[in-house]
Amino acid sequence: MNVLARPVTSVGLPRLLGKAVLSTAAQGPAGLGMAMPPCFNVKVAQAAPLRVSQLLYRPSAGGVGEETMPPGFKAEVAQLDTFELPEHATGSLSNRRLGKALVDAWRRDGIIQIAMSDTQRKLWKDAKAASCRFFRKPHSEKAVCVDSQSYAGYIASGEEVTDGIADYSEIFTITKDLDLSDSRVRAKWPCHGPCPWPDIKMKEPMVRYNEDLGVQGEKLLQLAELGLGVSPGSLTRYTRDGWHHTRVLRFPPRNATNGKGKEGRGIGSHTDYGLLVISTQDEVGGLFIRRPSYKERFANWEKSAAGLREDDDGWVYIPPVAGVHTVILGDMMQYLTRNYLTATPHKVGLNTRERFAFAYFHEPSFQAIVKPLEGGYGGMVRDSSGDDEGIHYGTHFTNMFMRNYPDRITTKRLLAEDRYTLLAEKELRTMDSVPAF
Ligand SMILES: O=C(O)CCC(=O)C(=O)O
Ligand SMILES: [Fe+2]
Repeated sequence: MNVLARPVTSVGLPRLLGKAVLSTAAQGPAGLGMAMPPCFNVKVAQAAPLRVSQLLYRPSAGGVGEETMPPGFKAEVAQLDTFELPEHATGSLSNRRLGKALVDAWRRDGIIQIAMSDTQRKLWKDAKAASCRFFRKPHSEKAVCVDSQSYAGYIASGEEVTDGIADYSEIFTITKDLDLSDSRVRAKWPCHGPCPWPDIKMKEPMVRYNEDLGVQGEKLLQLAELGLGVSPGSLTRYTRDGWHHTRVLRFPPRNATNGKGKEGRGIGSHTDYGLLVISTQDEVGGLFIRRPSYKERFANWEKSAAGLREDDDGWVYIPPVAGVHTVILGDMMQYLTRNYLTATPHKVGLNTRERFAFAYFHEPSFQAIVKPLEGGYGGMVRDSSGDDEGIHYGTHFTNMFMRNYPDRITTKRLLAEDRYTLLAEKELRTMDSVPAF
């Protein structure tokens, strides 16, 4: 069988051996000469060039990219669809098809890849260089990058806790960078405060990188609205002044952690909190996800999904592909769609080399009360009954960060100053005061 004889599109990708045929075959990077139908925005994963025959006849155990899987893990190796986002999301037929293809891919695989433009590759390169420079600094210089009001800043290897167990990733978290004069900071709103940047060399590339992902995040939400068949604005109404944040991550090589004699781990199994997680990883490898499954229903906002199926079978390894961001879904997307789309459980293993990655979280406003969508395809949503009290995103975020960083100065101050009770105040639960832009 020759795959080249077969038109490959992003919608209804031919699936062989139970997997989507990568768009590699569609674009034909090696000049395979296959024209893609104009309305299908599928692009090829740039790195790890795959021979078509490898895709067709890949044995069920193992796959392309397996060589980068951290030692000690056994998992299926994903071969994912890569999508190219349009300049602007409109309601055009091609955008609607793309939106549907994204939703289908999330429902099937739990994760998608989106191609980076040349500009985005440069943004990632600069931001990654800044992150490497920062993590190379002596511990004493990094450790002072902490703020007692926000959760932004440095998290040392071993400081983060997932399901009661230390993670050995080293992190710089970027939350909304608010001046001390900001009224929300002065009013002591939980998690609101400045970002303790080490220097301008770190700040500038990170801000540029995040601004770009803010644009991509909005576009993805608009396409998801089209793909879900809900009215425009159903998702983006929540992201006005969204509580977007980023985790800049360094994973030490295994056996080089302070795991007190044990090997230590990267990040334990978890789901993230908001709408979308747009990630970028270097060439080392370490990310695993679980596919959506009815049998594994969970609701992280009700009962912690941390540690979920950590040691079970059924994990899927996401090998690094140069020139792509991956996008998984968070808790709020699951709640909004009443499980039609589900938050993607994931974990990170430590590899033989250090690994750098970024996770950008595209979130509702801190003040938003998220409610299930009305309308939509696929029996996703029952008629509006008005009985859903909704989830206050700011409370969910605060709960998650307090749980992950029980000993951090920010958690201690939050509790000592009784800031948590403010989350019940009307002002923190309305978008009326949220600026238009
Ligand atoms: O390292 C990665 O690829 C993912 C990191 C992650 O899951 C997180 O920061 O929440
Ligand atoms: Fe995560």
